[in-house]
This record gives sequence, C-alpha cells and structure tokens, in this order.
Amino acid sequence: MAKPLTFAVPKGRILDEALPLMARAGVIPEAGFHDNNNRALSFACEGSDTRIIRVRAFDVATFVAHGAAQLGIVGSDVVEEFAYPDLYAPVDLDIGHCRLSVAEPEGQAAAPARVSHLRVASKYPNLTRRHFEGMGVQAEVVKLNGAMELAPGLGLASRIVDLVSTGRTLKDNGLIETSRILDVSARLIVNRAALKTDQRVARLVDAFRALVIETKAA
Ligand SMILES: Nc1ncnc2c1ncn2[C@@H]1O[C@H](COP(=O)(O)OP(=O)(O)OP(=O)(O)O)[C@@H](O)[C@H]1O
Ligand SMILES: O=P(O)(O)OC[C@H]1O[C@H](OP(=O)(O)OP(=O)(O)O)[C@H](O)[C@@H]1O
Repeated sequence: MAKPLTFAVPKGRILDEALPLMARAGVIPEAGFHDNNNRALSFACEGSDTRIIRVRAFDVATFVAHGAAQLGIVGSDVVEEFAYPDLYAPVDLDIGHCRLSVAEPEGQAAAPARVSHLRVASKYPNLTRRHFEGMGVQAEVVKLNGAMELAPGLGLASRIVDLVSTGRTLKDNGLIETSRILDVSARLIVNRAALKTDQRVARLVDAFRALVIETKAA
C-alpha cells in the first residue's frame, strides 16, 4: 500500500477559511483535529489515505519544500519569502487576503525620504531587503516574529515591514502604511518531485483548481 499523503496546514487564521475548501476537495480531518484540548499534531483524514499536520505558517513551506509533506496551504507571503526551488504553488485559493507593506510612525512620513541605509523590523528579511534594494536603499533587517509595530516607538528600527489587512493594528500603534510590497493570498503548495511521481498529488491539485474556478463562477 502507498504511504499516506501528508498535507500541511498553518495553525492560525488561514485555517478557518481553508477547512471548507479542503472538505470540498475531500480532505476532511478526523474529529480530534477540532478538539482544542488535543495536543496531537498529525491527524488522519476521513475516508482517505491523507493525514493532516498542523504547523507554524513558515514551517508549512519548509515541510513541503523538503518533501516531508507533499502538499500544504500557506500565504503567498511565505512562498515569496523563501522562494524554495522544490516548492511549487499551482493554485491561488483566493482566501487569506492581506498585503505586505512598509509602515512608519505617523510624523516621520513628512521627513526627507532620501536615505541610503535604513533599519527595518520584519518577519520577512528577504522580501524586505529586496524591496529596499530596488529603491537603492540598503536595509538592515531586525528579525522579529510578531509585534513588529512596537519597534519604531522603542527605537529598534525606523520602519517595519508587516502584513496589513484592516489597517487597525498600524493605526492603534501610531503607524501609517507608506508602500505596498506584495498583495497576499493563500496558495495550495506542492513538492515538485511529489507532483511528478504521485498521481494522488496531481489529482488533489486538479480538485483544488476546479473548486476555485467553481467558487468564482458562483
Ligand atoms: N491580517 C492578517 N495578518 C496576518 N496574516 C494574515 C492576515 N490575513 C491573512 N493572513 C495570512 O495568514 C498567514 C498566517 O497564517 P496563520 O495565522 O494561520 O499562521 P500561524 O502558524 O498562526 O502563524 P505564526 O507562525 O505567525 O504564528 C500569513 O502568512 C498570511 O498569509
Ligand atoms: O491590519 P490588521 O487587520 O490589523 O492585521 C494586521 C496584523 O495581523 C497580523 O498579526 P497577527 O494577528 O496574525 O498576530 P502576530 O503578530 O502574532 O503575527 C500582522 O502581523 C499584523 O500585526
């Protein structure tokens, strides 16, 4: 019998939107997945040889890129940050919409913008450096894993690069968005080798692709 397929999903906010799509594609986790007291990280799926693993968003890409999981769902922010050669993102799931933007303290926006070097706090060092390089600015990135919005006020960095959705977090922390780096949505990702060698992976890609088209047409 073939090894079960492993499907990696992020723990947090994408999951609520992803689960109904996964169900329509026939990937339905066993009941224990929804039990908050259950500390298991790997779950069987109802009526299929797929198991679901629940990991941090950045780790979804790592598991899939290394072939430890064959498929996953993750934001395009994560796909672009890592640019793993073995990871392929064939389907835009049209969920988890937000943007990756540069922000700075409100008053600072009026200050002269021409600088050759900046300190920027972000969870996305590669995308941040690339964005500023494109403007001829060398960005020294202070890597944070959350609460980026605190960095300018406490002198850790003059700007941040972070995800923005409603803009509420920036506003409540006295920051304004000055430029947009990337429009983000969640993607179905697959390991390239698994896609070539395992028909179950190709079938799931087709199923997700079809149901996104169906949703858009509805
Ligand atoms: N307002 C938002 N803020 C942050 N992420 C958002 C937002 N809207 C959509 N996203 C997407 O959600 C992803 C984060 O996913 P999720 O919260 O499920 O992961 P996580 O594993 O909890 O993250 P973390 O590792 O940061 O704890 C981002 O990579 C992004 O693609
Ligand atoms: O524009 P908004 O709608 O306010 O959303 C943006 C906020 O959401 C994300 O954080 P999240 O809530 O995922 O927590 P985190 O800091 O732990 O990543 C992101 O890092 C921003 O802080």
